[in-house]
Amino acid sequence: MTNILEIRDLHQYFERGTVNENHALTGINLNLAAGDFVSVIGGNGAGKSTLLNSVAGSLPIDTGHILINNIDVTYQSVEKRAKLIGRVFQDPKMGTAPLLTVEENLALALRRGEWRNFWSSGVKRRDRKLFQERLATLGLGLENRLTTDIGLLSGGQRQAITLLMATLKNPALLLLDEHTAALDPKTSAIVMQLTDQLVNELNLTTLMITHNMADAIKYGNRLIMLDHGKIVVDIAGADKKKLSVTDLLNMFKENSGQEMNDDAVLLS
Ligand SMILES: Nc1ncnc2c1ncn2[C@@H]1O[C@H](COP(=O)(O)OP(=O)(O)OP(=O)(O)O)[C@@H](O)[C@H]1O
Repeated sequence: MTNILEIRDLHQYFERGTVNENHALTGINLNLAAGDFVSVIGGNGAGKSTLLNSVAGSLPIDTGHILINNIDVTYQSVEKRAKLIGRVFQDPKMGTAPLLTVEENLALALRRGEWRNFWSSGVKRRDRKLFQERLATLGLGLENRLTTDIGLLSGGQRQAITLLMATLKNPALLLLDEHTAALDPKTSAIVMQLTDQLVNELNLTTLMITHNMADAIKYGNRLIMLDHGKIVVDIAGADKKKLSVTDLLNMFKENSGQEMNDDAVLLS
């Protein structure tokens, strides 16, 4: 089976060569097959964001290789990789332009953020139909709000649209960076459901960082746990479905010799 994402012996350092040197990723090897939906968990500072930033290209690679669809993207810019990647961040304000309407934001996503093409062609009637159809699948009534400025929508509505924008062009890889963490529990649950629906409908290969252990177990077919820049647990299929939050916390303790220092878990 071909891999959609292949990470080979990835090391990342911060402040390398100084007294503050931090070896944040210490040789990550990870292969994702088509349609793999992987939850990424780990304590504070384990290296989860560094991993996603390395894959997205927002952090240059120190050593190792990253391949997407068998293309070596290790030295490609964020912009070049963006053709292959959809990404949603924690902050619903990131990823959408607040002064543009819902349909204008979606039109930008359709043109992959190319403003030049956007200004020259605007929102076409054909595209509007597509946006209405896709928005209707969210079940939030947003298909009737095409001409509302996105800045006027709630955080949850906005995050649902960001998710739609990130997946509009069927990216090879979807990166979700704690994308429900800033939402209240009820809205977070709705956005997680929508995520699952979109990932399954479009068979998207997905890496999702979450601090919510229950979501990490419930969603996706595979779960990896990071600790001190290493993958210490990689569990899939039926074994993953059987997990409980207590199992995860115990696994963390077994692997790291410590209790999980995750603020979100400790505060929940
Ligand atoms: N820009 C940076 N400069 C220096 N050190 C950094 C930088 N970004 C991350 N680090 C360090 O790298 C390590 C991994 O950080 P990272 O943000 O990837 O962890 P994380 O698992 O995403 O944590 P959290 O769950 O707290 O967001 C930590 O020790 C962190 O302090």
